[in-house]
Formats: sequence, structure tokens, C-alpha cells
Amino acid sequence: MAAVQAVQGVPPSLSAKVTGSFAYLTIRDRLPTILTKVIDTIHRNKNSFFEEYGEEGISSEKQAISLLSKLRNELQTDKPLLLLTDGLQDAESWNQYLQRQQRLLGDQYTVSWFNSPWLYVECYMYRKIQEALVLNPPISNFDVYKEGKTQSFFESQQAVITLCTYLADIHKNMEKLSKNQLFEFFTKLLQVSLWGNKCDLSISAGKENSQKTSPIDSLNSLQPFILVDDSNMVWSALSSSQRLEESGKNAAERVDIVLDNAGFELVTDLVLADFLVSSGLVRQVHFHGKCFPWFVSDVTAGDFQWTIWQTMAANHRWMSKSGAQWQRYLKEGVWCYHDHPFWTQPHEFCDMAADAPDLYATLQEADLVVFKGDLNYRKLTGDRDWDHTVDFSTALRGFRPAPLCSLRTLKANVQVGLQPGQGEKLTSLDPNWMTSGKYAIIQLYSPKSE
Ligand SMILES: O=P(O)(O)OC[C@H]1O[C@](O)(CO)[C@@H](O)[C@@H]1O
Ligand SMILES: [Mn+2]
Repeated sequence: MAAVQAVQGVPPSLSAKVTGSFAYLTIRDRLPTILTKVIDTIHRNKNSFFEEYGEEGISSEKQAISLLSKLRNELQTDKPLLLLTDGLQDAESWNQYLQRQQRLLGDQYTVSWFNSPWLYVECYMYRKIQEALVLNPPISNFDVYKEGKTQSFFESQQAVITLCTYLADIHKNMEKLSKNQLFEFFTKLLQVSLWGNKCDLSISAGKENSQKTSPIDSLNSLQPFILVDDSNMVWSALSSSQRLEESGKNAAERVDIVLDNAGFELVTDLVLADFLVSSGLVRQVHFHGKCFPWFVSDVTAGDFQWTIWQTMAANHRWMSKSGAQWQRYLKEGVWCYHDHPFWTQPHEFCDMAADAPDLYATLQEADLVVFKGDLNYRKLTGDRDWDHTVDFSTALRGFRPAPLCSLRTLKANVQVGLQPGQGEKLTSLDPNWMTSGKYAIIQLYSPKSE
């Protein structure tokens, strides 16, 4: 078992403590590779730092690289995790979290890379990368993953065009669609957004991972790999939302999408959001992104705006029309983008109500919250060694701001809500089913289903 740390009645956190576990291999192999790429990227940009900031840019580049090399060395030699020193708004909360981990571990041990929860340590690495830049103005705002995110967007261009054209076809016939046809398009676009999550750059340690085939044509062949498919219930959650009943209106007020990766995945999320509002199913969509570059490919405010502008500027009729429509949604407040420091902290989501009550209250305003991706699923379930048959609601441990749905391809060994025997069967068929990104879930929690 790759786990440490018992909280009463709850399974331990996944951790690199167990040699050979996926957590162990991630920390031993993938994270140093990511750090090396970050160092290379900063180094390759030396000339542009010089052009922009002169000698000061060069010395910041050197300093940042030296901090990052030190970080890589500390990781590889399992040194203690250190307090943050950059004085940013969230630094205090990170430092308190380190103390919390220390208390859980007890006096005999010091919190270090291989003996602590994997979720915490992996998040900490990305925050330390941020610190290395923040401590070195004028390059503090440099996004070390921008190139990869941009490349992933452009390499998926054909798939983006296919999607935007598909969306335009739906728009043309929208008035005539029956409820059943609407449901069919809804499930298709939900699945497109689900499989978009295959395209993250963290699992591939930054190696190119874009969408090359038609995202619509592949859906049928991918269907057998969806291990939990609560699409029907997601649809019901939307079309019979409590507010809908109370207000007598025929559209849900608001869906929140907690975004994951930029590039192709973000486009699939925007297309889904477009369908939700243009079909009249939902009045507003609120997107949640990251405050700083995170887990290689995650969406920041800059990526969000860039993607919409690029879509608008594309030399393709339906793609540019989609982009222009999305910009209008933003301007009119039909769509809103938010970020909050909690999304770039290491907490399990069951801590949100206590540690980020303002964010919890924001999510409570939604009729449905969609959580994209693997990291969000790890945080929803606490990244713990749950039995596969445990209910999703049990694993959420009281996190229930609104009905919520996880759209995730499996890239970490945590999965709940399976049928008895399903996990064992999968293990015998494919021992890496939880980490290969080949399988996926559409998993709903709704207070009504309890
Ligand atoms: O972008 P996603 O779907 O959250 O995936 C990121 C995942 O990749 C990994 O970095 C692989 O280790 C996981 O830690 C993480 O859960
Ligand atoms: Mn991600």
C-alpha cells in the first residue's frame, strides 16, 4: 500500500513512502524531469530576458535557476520541506499547512519529499517553482509552461475546428431540437470535455500530448472505457435543479466549471459551456482557474483570455465565430472567469468550508459544479487509499457545496464508486488501469441521490 498517515475513520493518504508505488515513481522520476524542463526553459529564454530587462534580467535568470536546482536536489535526496519565504498572500497558509503535516507525522519524523502525502508534496513543488520566480523580479511573472500550452493548442487545431464546426451545426438547428436530441448533444459534449482531459502535460512530464483525431468520431469507441457514467443524473441535476423548481423557470441559473488544463481540454470545456447557455439549459457559466502556472498545463487567467482571442483570430469561419461568441458571453456576464488562491493550495476539498469559506459560498450559488481532471478528483477524494466500492459521497467527507460532477481520466490510484468486483476485474485485465489515462469517469454527487 502506498500510503501514510491515518486520520480517524479515513484511509491514509497516498504517498511515495512505498517504494515502487505510482506516487513514489512520480516523485522519483516525473517531478525531477519537470523541474529540469523548467530550468531549461528559463535558460533558453535568457536572451529575451536580457533584451527586456538588461543585466538585471540575466542575474534573475541565474538566481532562479540556482533556486530551482537546489529544489531538485532537495527532492532527489528526500530533504525536509521548507517554509515559503516570498511573502505572497498565500505563503502563510502554506506554512501553516506544513506545520499541520508535521503534527500529523509526529515528532519522530520531519516532513520530507518521500514520507509525506503525495498530493501535498506535488502541489508544494509547483508552489516552490513559483517562489523561485517571485523572489527574482523582473522575471517574476514569467510563465515557464506557456510554450507547452501554446503548442498543445496549435497542434490540436484540426480537432478544434471539428468541434467548432459541430457546435455551429447544433446552433443552426437549435430551435428545432427535441428534448431527447438536446440530451444527446449534451452527453456527447460532456464526453468530449471528459476525454479532453487526456491532453494534460503533467502526466507526460511536459512531452507533447495534443488531440490529433476527431473528438466526435472517437466517442463511440471510447465509451467502454467510461467506468462510471452518471450522465443521465447530471442531466437531471440540471433540468430539475432546486432553484428551477422554486423559480418556475425553465433554465438552471448557473453551472460552475472548475477548469483543469489549457490547450485542447480548455476548448472542449468552452464548447460545452457554449452549448449549455446557447441551448437555454443554463443562464450563466462561471469558470474557475489558477492564480499562477500550475501542474504544467493548468489554465490561468492569461491562458483563458489567450485561448479565446486565438479562437477569434483563427482563419476558419466557425472557429472564429465561436471565439467571437465566447468573447461576447464574457462581456455580457453570461460567462465569468474567477481565480482563488485555494485552487493552488494542497488542501483536500473537504477542508474548503473551513479554510476558504468565501470560495465554498461561491460554489454554493451554483446549480451544478463540474470538476475537470485528475488533480481535482484527487482533492475531492482526499487522494486517499479508498476501497473502490466506497460511495463517492463518503469519499467527499462532507464537501457538498452543490450537486457536483467529476469529469476525469484516471491518472492516479484513487477511484471510488465502482461496483463490487469491478476494480478487481480491471486490475486483472490491465494492472495500470488507474494511472494510464485510458479510463475515465463521469461521476455525480447530488444530495438528492442520497
Ligand atoms: O491535469 P490533470 O488531469 O489534473 O492531471 C494531472 C495529473 O498528472 C499527474 O501529475 C501525474 O502524476 C498527477 O499527479 C495529476 O493528478
Ligand atoms: Mn492539470
